[in-house]
Amino acid sequence: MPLADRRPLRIALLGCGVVGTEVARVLTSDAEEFARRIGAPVELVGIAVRRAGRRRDLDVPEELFTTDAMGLVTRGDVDVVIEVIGGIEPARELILAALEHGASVVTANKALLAEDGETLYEAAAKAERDLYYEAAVAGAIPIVRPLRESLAGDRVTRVLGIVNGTTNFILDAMSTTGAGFADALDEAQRLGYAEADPTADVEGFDAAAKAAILAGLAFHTRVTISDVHREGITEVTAADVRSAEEIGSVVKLLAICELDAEGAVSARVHPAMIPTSHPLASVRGAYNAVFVESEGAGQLMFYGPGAGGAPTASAVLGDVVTVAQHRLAGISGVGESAHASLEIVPIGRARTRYHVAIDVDDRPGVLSAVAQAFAAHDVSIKTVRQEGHGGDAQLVVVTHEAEDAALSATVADVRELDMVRGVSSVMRVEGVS
Ligand SMILES: NC(=O)c1ccc[n+]([C@@H]2O[C@H](COP(=O)([O-])OP(=O)(O)OC[C@H]3O[C@@H](n4cnc5c(N)ncnc54)[C@H](O)[C@@H]3O)[C@@H](O)[C@H]2O)c1
Ligand SMILES: N[C@@H](CCO)C(=O)O
Ligand code: NA
Repeated sequence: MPLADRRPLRIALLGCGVVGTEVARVLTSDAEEFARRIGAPVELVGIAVRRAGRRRDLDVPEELFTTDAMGLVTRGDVDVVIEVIGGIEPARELILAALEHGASVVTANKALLAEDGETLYEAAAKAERDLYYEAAVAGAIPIVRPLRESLAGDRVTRVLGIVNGTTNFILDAMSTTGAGFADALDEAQRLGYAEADPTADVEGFDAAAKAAILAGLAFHTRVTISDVHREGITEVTAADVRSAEEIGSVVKLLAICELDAEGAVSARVHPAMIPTSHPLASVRGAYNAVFVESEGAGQLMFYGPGAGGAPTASAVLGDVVTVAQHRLAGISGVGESAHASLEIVPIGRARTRYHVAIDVDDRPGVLSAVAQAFAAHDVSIKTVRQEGHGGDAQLVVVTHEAEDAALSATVADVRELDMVRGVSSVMRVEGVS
């Protein structure tokens, strides 16, 4: 049967912001190419928006826009719903209604997946429909599908990445141009990288949601955002950036998902110093990169644009093609894989290295008092150096690998020492072998 005579696949788009606008633009301008890739014509049947009548930089018929998102997903003849509204509600109830009414779902919504992926997966399985979300982690970079499908026959042991474009853009600007935090954030917002509420980016919630998704996929275990230790970049100071430079490192916001020695899952997001020789150190601007280590494959690295309208739309549309092909074939693709149900450990049990800057009195005995506090908690010191003199004296300690709880206890004791005026910076050091 000629393509044009086949029943069109009907697509509904929820949300027409930074990502939705690009999705609608490409779907409509490249409709013939999509028809060939999918094997049937595609028809955009509606675009749900919050406010009607707004001028949009988009060449689609005005009658496609509706403020009735629920009406659109429940009309009964929609094959694929693309959710790019973001946030928990109404996105969750719209996705659930879409699945119940027979549509497959493509979403970019990491916040929702990390909060309540379980409910979405269960609804998709019950409806025998697809739930695809490549855009939810690291924008355009294919990382969800490699973990869900390509590496399904391997054992992943560690995922380490820069998964938030906004914070990488800000930290990069702070360290290369000396830009201030607020100006760099304004620019990231203007470029369409930031979340609707940029607190989600700078406080690490967005990266933590992505870490939860990555850990769940990597370790076949349900991981939610509440399982992920989270620290953002708002406390990173120009002094931290300079200290990192002094040890040949840069500051990056990292997401780290790993199996510990007992085979339990640890997932954390925090700023960390990494050596400039490490490949993640050269990830600039809003780019993302994800390292995956697995037993069979060894080390894999995924790199590319992690945010922005067109890159994110690329990931969304890749999923649209796949789920549309599944609809035509009458099948559904991969669902949740959480059978391993591994233990998830708190941050106290994570092991890494630390950079600790301590403001001290420039007096004999201070070095040994500080060293004793570290030794008392079994935290071994790799290097220590003194910066400044007199009232400006600072001891900068870099440790060997230690348990997070032991380091916290050490820092608490160091703060109590007579000759210590304060601990001005504690930052983990990653990517050192
Ligand atoms: N911007 C990026 O770089 C990027 C990258 C990856 C993933 N994402 C994710 O994609 C999703 C969308 O992000 P965005 O940057 O396009 O956000 P955005 O704020 O630009 O767009 C969201 C749109 O949804 C609309 N909306 C809100 N409530 C609605 C409702 N009830 N019905 C219809 N429309 C409604 C808003 O008016 C807005 O236009 C989010 O889940 C986000 O986390 C964004
Ligand atoms: N706000 C997110 C968008 C991509 O998920 C970021 O900056 O990475
Ligand atoms: Na992706």
